[in-house]
Amino acid sequence: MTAAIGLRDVTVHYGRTEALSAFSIDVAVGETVALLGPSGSGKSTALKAVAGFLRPSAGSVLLAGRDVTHAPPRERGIGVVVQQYALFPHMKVKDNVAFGLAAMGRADRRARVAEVLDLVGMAAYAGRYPRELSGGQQQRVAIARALAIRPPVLLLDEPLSALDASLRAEMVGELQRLKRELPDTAVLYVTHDQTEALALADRIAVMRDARLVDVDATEELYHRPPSAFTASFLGAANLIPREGGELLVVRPHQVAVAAAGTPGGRAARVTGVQWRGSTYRVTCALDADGTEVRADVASLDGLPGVGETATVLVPTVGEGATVVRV
Ligand SMILES: Nc1ncnc2c1ncn2[C@@H]1O[C@H](COP(=O)(O)OP(=O)(O)OP(=O)(O)O)[C@@H](O)[C@H]1O
Repeated sequence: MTAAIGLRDVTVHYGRTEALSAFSIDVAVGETVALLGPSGSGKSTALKAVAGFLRPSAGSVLLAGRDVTHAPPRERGIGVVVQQYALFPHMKVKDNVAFGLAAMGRADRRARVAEVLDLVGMAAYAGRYPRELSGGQQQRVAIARALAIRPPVLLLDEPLSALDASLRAEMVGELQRLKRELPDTAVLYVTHDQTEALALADRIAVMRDARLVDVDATEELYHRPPSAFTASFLGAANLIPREGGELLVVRPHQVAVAAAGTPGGRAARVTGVQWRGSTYRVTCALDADGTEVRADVASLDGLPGVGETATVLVPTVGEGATVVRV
């Protein structure tokens, strides 16, 4: 089937900076793909190339198989939501949502506005001004506005980054529900937050320095990361050297810390402890080569303190660790 979105070797320059380098990806009808990567890796640039907000210096952008590389944004029929909700402050919620629907008759427009406000749980706020809404509510309205034209493609650029942590978690739930209600909408979701990517994406594309590093189904990429970069970026994995230039990939929750001299582990020294709410993150340096290993443990009872010697217990490949080559 023809992909809803196709980027083919898209390269983008800002002056002399190459912000995107021969980047290719497909998003299928109904699929959500997250672009995940550190700040400045080119995620927003890729999204802007799809939206038509910038002109690639090479490559092409396809929507449902149609080459739109040189088409202006308004001809692409895409819904876009960016970090700062960017609602018109002098317009009521319903008028903000109706903004892109000028070509529709009045009754149809009113019905459509009601439908999408209902979809995002904001029907009761149609007559308010943006300043009378919380950040999360404003972002819901921005999503409703993007969905009002019933776009086959929805682009979300860090839509939750302006919200506080608890609201972000709630909005992830909202977006999951929205996805279920719009099963044919293709979503490209830009984030540097791996929890959002893991919760929402069918596939994740990991980016670094303007390039695609790895792309795969979300669970596959998490459990079997093909590269050291993806392993450490997705799931904050520990990378522990093995013989033959391989690295053992071990998540912090898989590591245990015990008293010095405990058999079956590696000698180490505790270098730090951070309380993280439900767990403590204990950081150790291995005696053998100084490798830093992070462990998430439920309790510090009986564990060596900072500066003391310890034993680090990591699972083997059969016990849940994976291996990447470098
Ligand atoms: N308008 C611009 N002019 C010049 N350089 C830019 C412009 N926009 C982005 N860049 C540069 O292009 C590169 C990629 O930027 P981009 O915004 O795509 O990154 P990102 O992965 O989305 O980052 P973030 O997570 O911080 O938003 C960066 O080096 C950035 O500094």
